[in-house]
Amino acid sequence: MTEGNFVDYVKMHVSSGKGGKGSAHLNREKYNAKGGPDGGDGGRGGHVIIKGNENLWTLLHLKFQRHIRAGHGGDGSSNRSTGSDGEDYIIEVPLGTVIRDTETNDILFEITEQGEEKIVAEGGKGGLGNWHFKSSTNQTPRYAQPGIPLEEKDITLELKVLADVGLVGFPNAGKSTLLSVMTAAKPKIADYEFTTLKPNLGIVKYRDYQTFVMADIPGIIEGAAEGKGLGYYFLRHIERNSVLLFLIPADAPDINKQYEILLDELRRYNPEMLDKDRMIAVSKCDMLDDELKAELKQELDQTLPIPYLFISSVAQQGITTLKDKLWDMLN
Ligand SMILES: Nc1nc2c(ncn2[C@@H]2O[C@H](COP(=O)(O)OP(=O)(O)OP(=O)(O)O)[C@@H](O)[C@H]2O)c(=O)[nH]1
Repeated sequence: MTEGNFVDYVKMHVSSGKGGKGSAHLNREKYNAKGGPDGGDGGRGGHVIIKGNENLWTLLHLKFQRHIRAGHGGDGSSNRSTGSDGEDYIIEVPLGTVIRDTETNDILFEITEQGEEKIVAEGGKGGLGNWHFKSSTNQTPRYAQPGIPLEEKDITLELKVLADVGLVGFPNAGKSTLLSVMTAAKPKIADYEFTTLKPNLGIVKYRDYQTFVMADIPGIIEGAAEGKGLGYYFLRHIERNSVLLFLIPADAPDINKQYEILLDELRRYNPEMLDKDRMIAVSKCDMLDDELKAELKQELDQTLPIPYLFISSVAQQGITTLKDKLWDMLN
């Protein structure tokens, strides 16, 4: 994963290959038993195919691919030889990519599995050569089928799973710092048409082989109008099995109250947000000595309605446990 702009939707024009023409060739060699019509079939036009790749996390690699064209089928020729099939064009996408018809906005399909392939523009069938049309009444048909024309359309690819874990917290809670210690790769997000707010997002590596995406969700708490727009745009994309991680600093005057305020903001913003699993990370706990921590723990055990844990990004405390807990909640 390289750094760069994060893109979660891309528009492009796709066209399949047209089918090759059937041949209307007539063999005129005198003593050839196979004389007569011997025109071969046209080859199939290439498909445009969308394929799931679990190692991709963004649509960035497609950002500048405005026109996709699969290869045309070759024409049939003499001696019943069939034209070659046009080359398929395979577009690889991250899992969770939704493909829409741009014109109608209808969802065509969604790619959810590694290696899954769906044809988005079907290659035209090749036309039949003239020998197929030989009959008792017409020994030398001069007719062969044309290939089926290509199919073209405008499509929009949209990445639905933008984050598995959404970070919620007031400014200064330590969201950026936590992201920076938890994540292995940080694709920068930019180029949003409607706002200058940039959500912070990272890929968390979990026990060598697993990964999940963690992102802060800007604009919910800040309340700026354009921020709300962006927040909505992102939240819309968060899958149902995702988790909300509330980040509240250990030195907050009343952790329980801060949690309630954040929760209320979310509720007013979009009640569906409350359907997600939630956990609290009490951040910056390096600021507490053991005694204070024990006191706070006793209090929180009694008051907080959801699971919580202490973390410190700076002192790297509780980070592995946090990953374990999040992973358990996600799976
Ligand atoms: N002591 C201590 N300070 C921390 C820790 N994590 C973050 N901070 C400090 O808290 C301040 C805010 O941290 P950020 O990570 O920028 O917080 P944020 O939530 O991303 O803030 P916004 O970008 O304003 O939303 C910074 O001065 C950090 O250095 C921590 O684990 N311990």
